[in-house]
Amino acid sequence: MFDNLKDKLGSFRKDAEEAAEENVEEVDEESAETDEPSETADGAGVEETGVNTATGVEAAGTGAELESESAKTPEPDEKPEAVDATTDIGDDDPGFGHKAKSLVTGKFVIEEEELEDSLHELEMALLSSDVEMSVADEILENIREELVGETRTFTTSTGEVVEEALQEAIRDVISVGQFDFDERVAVEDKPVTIVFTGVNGVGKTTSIAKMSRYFEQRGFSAVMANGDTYRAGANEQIQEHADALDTKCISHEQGGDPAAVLYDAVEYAEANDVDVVLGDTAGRLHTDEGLMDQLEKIDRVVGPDLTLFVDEAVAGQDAVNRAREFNDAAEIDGAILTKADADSNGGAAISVAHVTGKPILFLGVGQGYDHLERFDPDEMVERLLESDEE
Ligand SMILES: Nc1nc2c(ncn2[C@@H]2O[C@H](COP(=O)(O)OP(=O)(O)OP(=O)(O)O)[C@@H](O)[C@H]2O)c(=O)[nH]1
Repeated sequence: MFDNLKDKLGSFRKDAEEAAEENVEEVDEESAETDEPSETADGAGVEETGVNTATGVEAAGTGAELESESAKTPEPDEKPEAVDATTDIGDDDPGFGHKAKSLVTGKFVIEEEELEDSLHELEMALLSSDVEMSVADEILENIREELVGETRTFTTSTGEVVEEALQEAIRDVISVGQFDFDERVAVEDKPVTIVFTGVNGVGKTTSIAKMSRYFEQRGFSAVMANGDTYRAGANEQIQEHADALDTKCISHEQGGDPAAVLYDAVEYAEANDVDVVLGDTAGRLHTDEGLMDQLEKIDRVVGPDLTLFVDEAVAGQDAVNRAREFNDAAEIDGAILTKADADSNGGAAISVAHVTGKPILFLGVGQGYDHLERFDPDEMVERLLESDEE
């Protein structure tokens, strides 16, 4: 899953680490501690960074802030290790000598221009992985903020600094809007009505079946409702899943009113103490006004507790655009990205939450009923950055 993206992030990490390593600019700890304006090399570097990274308006302020932060950073408990490390390093090795000095001084600064090539490569890589342009920009901006001009204790290696920056930058864009889905369902009045929207063939019906299994495993009963009265064969398709899962399914004749089907399902749930109503809808495009009207009617008639947008991760940028359009047309509460198991790019997984402001809640990771994963931003970040551990 997401192998291309993993490789690209791995390359950036390596490039950025190398660039940072080669260009590490030592900060004289003594002068940092005095916090004097005469702290030329360090101060100038930081101030310059402030101009490049911030909007420019508060450049001087940012520089001053970083300066005083750098004066505060010395960690007494990290020094013995740093000083020890210098004792067995030969004086005649320039590389080691450089590091040794840094170890003694304990800090380094990474300048923006040293990272520009790597950042440019990363931007190209993200875009070619179908990451939305605005999301790629945000990731780069986050990395700059995290990395450039930072003064760190050298006991945190450049590798770790780069890795942390990358983690933070990605976590920031993919964790938008996250909420505790299980908790939300647990506290809502029953039945909880969940409506699934999205275009044809992306795995909506399969996701509803998976959700039924998901709820059953958490002690909630569910009823399915086929609001896709438009497509021939839709009743049979969802009924097959219902039979396989031993779940009740409510459906009407093809061509019937989808809102009426969902209304009946809610009534059934109320009469039978069923906890969750899972409502399928016809695959529609945002441009299809008739079908969008149906969604509005469903909204009016049953007032769903949650509307989940379903699309396939493999659709990449198309899925991102559709998520935005659906959210604009009929506000969604979250998304399910199916077929993540077949997606090597990961662009949709990275972009959907940031673009819609609504979280990705689940990933479909196969065709089986158990192939549904709760989307966890921390796990996702780990997964994306793990391949380059060697
Ligand atoms: N590999 C993989 N296949 C999936 C996943 N989710 C769904 N599929 C497959 O995608 C195909 C389409 O799924 P459906 O559930 O029929 O799609 P749909 O959106 O309901 O389609 P319509 O009913 O036409 O709107 C099926 O063959 C599913 O088995 C997934 O997470 N991974």
